[in-house]
Amino acid sequence: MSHEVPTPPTKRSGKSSPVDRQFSWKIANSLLISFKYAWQGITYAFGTQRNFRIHVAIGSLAVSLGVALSLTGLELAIISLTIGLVLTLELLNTAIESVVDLTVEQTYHELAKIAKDCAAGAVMVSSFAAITVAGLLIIPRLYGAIAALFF
Ligand SMILES: Nc1ncnc2c1ncn2[C@@H]1O[C@H](COP(=O)(O)OP(=O)(O)OP(=O)(O)O)[C@@H](O)[C@H]1O
Repeated sequence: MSHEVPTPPTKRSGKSSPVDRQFSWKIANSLLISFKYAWQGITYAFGTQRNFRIHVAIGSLAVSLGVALSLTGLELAIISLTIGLVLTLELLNTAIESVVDLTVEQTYHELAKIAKDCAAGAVMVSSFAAITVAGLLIIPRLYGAIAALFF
């Protein structure tokens, strides 16, 4: 797959960075521009990573269920934190995959395999933790709500 590579800016504009990152193609000079690039990363992951979309959907469902079942603020905060952890690790997994592909391109390398497998493993561990937390907090309330409907 070919990617169109944008032309680098001829001259860096704005304030200089406290650390001269000479190998950086471009440095975001303002908070707003940093947010813009961060958002581009999130939309890239959402558009290209099926697992990221699945986690966003499950996370939204868990929070909605939590609100509907009147979970306490602390319980909702714990669920939100675990979902945030999964999504954060998904983004890091995508970043690591990109750096590995950039480094080794389409060649097999045992270290590339380790990097990608460990990054994917980190997502899996956090997903299991999120399922456990959501299950412990939501399922008893859901069971109680369903039971109250019939008995
Ligand atoms: N260059 C490589 N050298 C060795 N093994 C590789 C290489 N690229 C990918 N792999 C192996 O293939 C697996 C899948 O790699 P890929 O880049 O497709 O990740 P992915 O399927 O997008 O992962 P995820 O589902 O976590 O996003 C990796 O976990 C790794 O075991």
